[in-house]
Amino acid sequence: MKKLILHLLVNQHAGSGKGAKQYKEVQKQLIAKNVPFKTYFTEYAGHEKEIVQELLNGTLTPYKQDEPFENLLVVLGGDGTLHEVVNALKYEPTIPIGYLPSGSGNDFARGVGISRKINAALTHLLDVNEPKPISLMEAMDVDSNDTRLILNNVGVGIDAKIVATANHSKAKSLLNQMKLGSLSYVSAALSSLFKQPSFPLIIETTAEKKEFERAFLCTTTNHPYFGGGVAIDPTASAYTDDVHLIIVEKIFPLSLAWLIIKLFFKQHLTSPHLHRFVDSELTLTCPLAQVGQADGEELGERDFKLRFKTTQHLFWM
Ligand SMILES: Nc1ncnc2c1ncn2[C@@H]1O[C@H](COP(=O)(O)OP(=O)(O)OP(=O)(O)O)[C@@H](O)[C@H]1O
Repeated sequence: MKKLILHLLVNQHAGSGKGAKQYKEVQKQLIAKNVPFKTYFTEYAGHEKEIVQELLNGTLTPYKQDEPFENLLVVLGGDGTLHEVVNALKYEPTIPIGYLPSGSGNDFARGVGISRKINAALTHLLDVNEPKPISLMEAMDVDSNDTRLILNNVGVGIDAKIVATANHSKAKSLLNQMKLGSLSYVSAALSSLFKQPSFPLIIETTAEKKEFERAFLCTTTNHPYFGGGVAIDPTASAYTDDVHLIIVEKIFPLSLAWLIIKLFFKQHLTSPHLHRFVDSELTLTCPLAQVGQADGEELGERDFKLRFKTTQHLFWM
């Protein structure tokens, strides 16, 4: 059994303060269990990258099975904090990451099967003896060649509008405090749903090219969940190399309401208004300005040409 030395990167603000509370519990458990650890609190958005870069100066090293000690980076925060860390380690896929989910949506934890109960997640993390490869999506902006790793999904259209509405909603923080964080996305969805216009889209897979005149939702994912637990593609898996793309066309409000009901019962994939592409590589082009989101971070309103594939990173799970 490897001896772990934990390097906890903690966003105390994640989940509107849930991060701070859960860190206290983790600290208590680690002291009780005699596990050595060091804590690095993020002080501002983007601080994750600086912390990781400092730890790359000798502390964090690629995984080696025979080493008796593991200096393990453990992220305690929401999907946004983990997104920053994963991207800071983009060129170090064999440096394992441990994760203790403390956000409001926690879609990545749901998607890969990490417990959202802090004590269960910590107990499991301490029991693991070797890391597992997880497939993450890699999104490339074709015009600039910029790439970033994606934990959850990239969306253009309604889901990006919902993210923007939820991020700017005063209710999000209140709902988080009431442990009803997922509801902030539901209330944002209800207020955005009928405002979103249709837009044109071109999808290219390795086998075909398809054009849509009236797209409404366009989400790329490689695990089932978005928006705090909604299984947008129940067949997607972070344990395969496939990228899944779901497109829903703009339809009448009653048909949309029926599709949403089906979505909650995971029966939506058979809808004639929904199109699904699964491939190892996919390109989406949205020639007219639309709102976009990547892992809940707003990409602004612009045209998009994005190419997706997957790449693996080791996780301590
Ligand atoms: N000390 C800090 N102050 C402000 N923002 C921070 C701080 N530390 C990290 N951040 C940023 O806050 C953003 C949101 O964090 P995170 O996603 O972890 O929490 P959340 O939004 O509550 O959770 P979820 O994404 O599950 O809803 C991230 O972009 C992260 O970089």
